[in-house]
Formats: sequence, structure tokens, C-alpha cells
Amino acid sequence: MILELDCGNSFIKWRVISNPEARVVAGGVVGSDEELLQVLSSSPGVELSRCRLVSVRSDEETQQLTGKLQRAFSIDSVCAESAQEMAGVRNGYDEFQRLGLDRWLAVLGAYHLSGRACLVLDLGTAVTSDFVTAEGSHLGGFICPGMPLMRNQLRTHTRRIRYGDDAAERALQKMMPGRSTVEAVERGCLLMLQGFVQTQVEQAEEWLGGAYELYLTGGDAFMVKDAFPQAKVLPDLVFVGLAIACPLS
Ligand SMILES: Nc1ncnc2c1ncn2[C@@H]1O[C@H](COP(=O)(O)OP(=O)(O)O)[C@@H](O)[C@H]1O
Ligand SMILES: CC(C)(COP(=O)(O)O)[C@@H](O)C(=O)NCCC(=O)O
Ligand SMILES: [K+]
Repeated sequence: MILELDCGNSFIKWRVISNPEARVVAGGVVGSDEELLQVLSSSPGVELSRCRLVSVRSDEETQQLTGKLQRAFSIDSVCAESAQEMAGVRNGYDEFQRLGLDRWLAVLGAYHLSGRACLVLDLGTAVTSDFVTAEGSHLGGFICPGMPLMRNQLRTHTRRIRYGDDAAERALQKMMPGRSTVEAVERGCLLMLQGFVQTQVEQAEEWLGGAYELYLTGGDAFMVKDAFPQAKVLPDLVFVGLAIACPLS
């Protein structure tokens, strides 16, 4: 079985797939390396033979994680790497190595699945957008703070914005003007998020000419998906790209 990891700035998304059928056997989201080791060693029937991963963390952090996996399960890891061109997509960054690897894999996955122009939005710690033409030319994209960064900036840089996670969840059940701090902040940040996605859709009309596929991925994709019924919501989009960038030869 193959362990697949997507190491973001806040969470590690993990999956175990069978080899060679590539059937998903187990998966989840964890907050730390230790939590990952623990959940993997307590998952019944999971027998790992190797690992492939993508990380936007520092090289040191990524090496620490692969070292822990080697010691705990005796498996080698391969890390996805940047490329100028792959699977019919040409990286649009001036310095292709600087494009976030999670973005690159999501773009590879989206173009592979759609075979046409696409707009890829990844809503995690940061929110990223990437535009790809029907010919596979990556035009670049935009980066802005995601929901966790927006709400934490307000909590950190003001004196009187303080509330807990439970209240935050309750506040988002309705979207009328907030009548408490938690409602005002949570609903305000969600409107920022939805507004950003709406702007990207408008940009796509301009840059991709209307006939494109919209993909939403990342932990907070569910917060905006109802406003964009045309979107394909694919939590595993980065893993689709990971299989392309790190094939099991
Ligand atoms: N099951 C989940 N576990 C952890 N975070 C989740 C989950 N579902 C949604 N989220 C939300 O997803 C966001 C993080 O998204 P993610 O794509 O994992 O970020 P990153 O790739 O930057 O680590 C957080 O705002 C978090 O509240
Ligand atoms: C933009 C990101 C921080 C997003 O990370 P995430 O929210 O998925 O944790 C990451 O893709 C990254 O570090 N990119 C490098 C900068 C760039 O893409 O231009
Ligand atoms: K992201």
C-alpha cells in the first residue's frame, strides 16, 4: 500500500491507496507528524510499502517527517518536485520553482481531469487561484489570506475581538448582518472569501474566455461551494496531481 501526503501550512492530508489498483483504503486530516504516525499505526489492515508526498513546508520539516516515517514503518518517501512542463501543462511562473508545489499539482490534476481550460481554487491557510488555458498554458494566479489567517489576524491585532471555535461554527449557520462580534467577524470573513472566488470567476471569463471548468479544493472549499453550483468540488485534487508527478514505476 502507498501512503500519500499533502503537507500544507496548517494540516497534513493523508491517504493510503492499494497498489496497483489505486483504491483508497484509508485517509484523513491531522495536525502534526506525531498525530500522523499514531493514526497510521492504529489503522487496522494498513501495510505501507512506500510514500509519495507534496509539501509546502521547509525542507527541514519535510525531511524530519520522512525520517520519522522511515523509522516507524521502514518506508522510503518520494517528494513531488517543480517542473517547467509536465503532463501537457506549461508552468507560467517566471521562475517555475517558486510556484507552490500544492498549486502545481492541483493544476496538473485539474487539467488531466478536464482536458480543457480551468480555474483552480485552493482554499486553505492561504487561498490560491490558478488559470490554465485549453492548450495547457498556466497563466499564473493570485494568492490571498484564507479563512484561518483572516480570523486570526483580527483576533491578534485587535483588543476586543475574542471568541471560541464553537461560537464561530454557530455564527456561520446564518448570513444576516452580525449582531455579535463572532457573527460579524465570521460572516464578514466568509463574504471576503466568497467575494474573492467571485472575482476569480469574473477574471476567468476574461482570461479563459468563458468555456472553462471551475475546481474547488482545500479544507474550506465547502464554505463557498453553494454559491458556485457550476464548480467541481474535489478535496483530493492535489492527490490526482501527485499521482501524475510521482508515478509508481
Ligand atoms: N476535517 C478537517 N480537518 C482540519 N481542517 C479542516 C477540516 N475540514 C475543514 N477544515 C478547515 O480547513 C482549513 C485548512 O485547509 P487546508 O486545505 O487543510 O489548509 P493547508 O493546506 O493550508 O494546511 C482550516 O480553516 C480548517 O478549519
Ligand atoms: C501559497 C501557499 C502558501 C498556499 O499554501 P497552503 O494554504 O495550501 O498551506 C503555498 O502554495 C506556497 O507556499 N506557495 C509558494 C509561493 C507561490 O506559490 O508563489
Ligand atoms: K491553499
